[in-house]
Amino acid sequence: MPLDATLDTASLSGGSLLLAWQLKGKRVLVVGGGNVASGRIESVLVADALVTLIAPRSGLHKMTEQLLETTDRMTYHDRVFAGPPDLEGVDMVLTAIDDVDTSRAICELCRARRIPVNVADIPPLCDFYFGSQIRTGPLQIMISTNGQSPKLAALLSKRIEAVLPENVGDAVTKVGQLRGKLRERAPGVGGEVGKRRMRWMVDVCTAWDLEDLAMLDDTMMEKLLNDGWEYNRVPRVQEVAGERKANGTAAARPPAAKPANPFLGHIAGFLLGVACTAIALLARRA
Ligand SMILES: C[C@@]1(CC(=O)O)C2=NC(=C\c3[nH]c(c(CCC(=O)O)c3CC(=O)O)Cc3[nH]c(c(CC(=O)O)c3CCC(=O)O)/C=C3\N/C(=C\2)[C@@H](CCC(=O)O)[C@]3(C)CC(=O)O)/[C@H]1CCC(=O)O
Ligand SMILES: NC(=O)c1ccc[n+]([C@@H]2O[C@H](COP(=O)([O-])OP(=O)(O)OC[C@H]3O[C@@H](n4cnc5c(N)ncnc54)[C@H](O)[C@@H]3O)[C@@H](O)[C@H]2O)c1
Repeated sequence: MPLDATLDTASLSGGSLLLAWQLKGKRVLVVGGGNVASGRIESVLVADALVTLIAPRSGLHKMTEQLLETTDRMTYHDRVFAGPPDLEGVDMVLTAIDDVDTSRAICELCRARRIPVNVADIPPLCDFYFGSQIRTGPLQIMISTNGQSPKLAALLSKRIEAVLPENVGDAVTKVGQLRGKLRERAPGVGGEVGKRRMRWMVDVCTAWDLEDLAMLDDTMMEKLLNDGWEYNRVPRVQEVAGERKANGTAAARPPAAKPANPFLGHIAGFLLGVACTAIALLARRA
């Protein structure tokens, strides 16, 4: 923030911290096996967590039954929550059960052990809330109304999803790969090289359209790095894509013709008319 900017202190409260929590290899305990639990399980599996599920087999959601058969990252106990031993070695707890007293008891046990806990649909018993999610490739968007209206969050996420550029997920994937290749070519953390890397990546992302970034392949990335990074410049898409004909990309598209301005058209017609008349008169005199 610039030093002379006015600080809006009123906006510095009343929200929640939005993060992308890294759960890879962490142990998440899910208590309950219904509809809500099945959504929670999906969400944490996407984040590469190791899931322990405690819920009686009767009433287990169909999707959860399928996941138990297909993923080796789930451990299942066909019973109800049994108390403190169930919390040993656990990094996060998610409960989704139809029993408020047990939910409250589990929350207290977690808080005493400083284990972050979400009790589905009981905000005061949540250290963090879930939100409505949009995922396409590595792009993840969460819509949260901070507890005010989960249904509106779900409806808004549909609207946002509908207007996202079609290949935005591919673009993010490809830029991730390009950054990986750049780091191999110019390794090191921080310092001058770090600054130059960041500046160049910012320039590439700003100069290229999402559609063009999405069509980057290994050969194009090499060319972009050879002709761009090595000379501290950002080549144009056409320079990198060459003769390649990609679908609807800037490389394949002829530059879009500007829509004709009817007013300019009339002026041009008038001038052409004047020129023709002048030529005709001059020719007659001659
Ligand atoms: C977004 C989503 C994510 C997910 O759960 O994965 C989510 N709830 C979803 C759906 C949903 N939940 C409810 C309805 C019925 C309509 C309605 O009540 O509005 C619907 C809609 C439906 O069913 O269609 C009932 C409800 N929810 C909460 C309460 C308790 C309360 O408000 O006090 C009550 C009972 C109120 C009562 O008894 O009257 C509380 C929470 N629900 C949250 C998340 C957290 C805040 C999210 C935010 O701030 O935006 C928070 C605070 C805690 C948490 O659970 O993490 C998911 C949509 C996913 C999607 O479709 O994309
Ligand atoms: N499903 C929704 O969209 C929705 C909407 C609003 C509120 N909720 C609330 O979210 C919670 C869960 O919803 P749901 O639809 O998944 O419920 P559900 O009734 O389908 O499932 C509850 C699950 O919890 C298990 N369970 C109950 N006590 C248990 C215990 N002590 N230990 C382990 N497992 C236990 C049951 O066997 C069952 O699998 C409920 O409190 C519900 O009121 C859900």
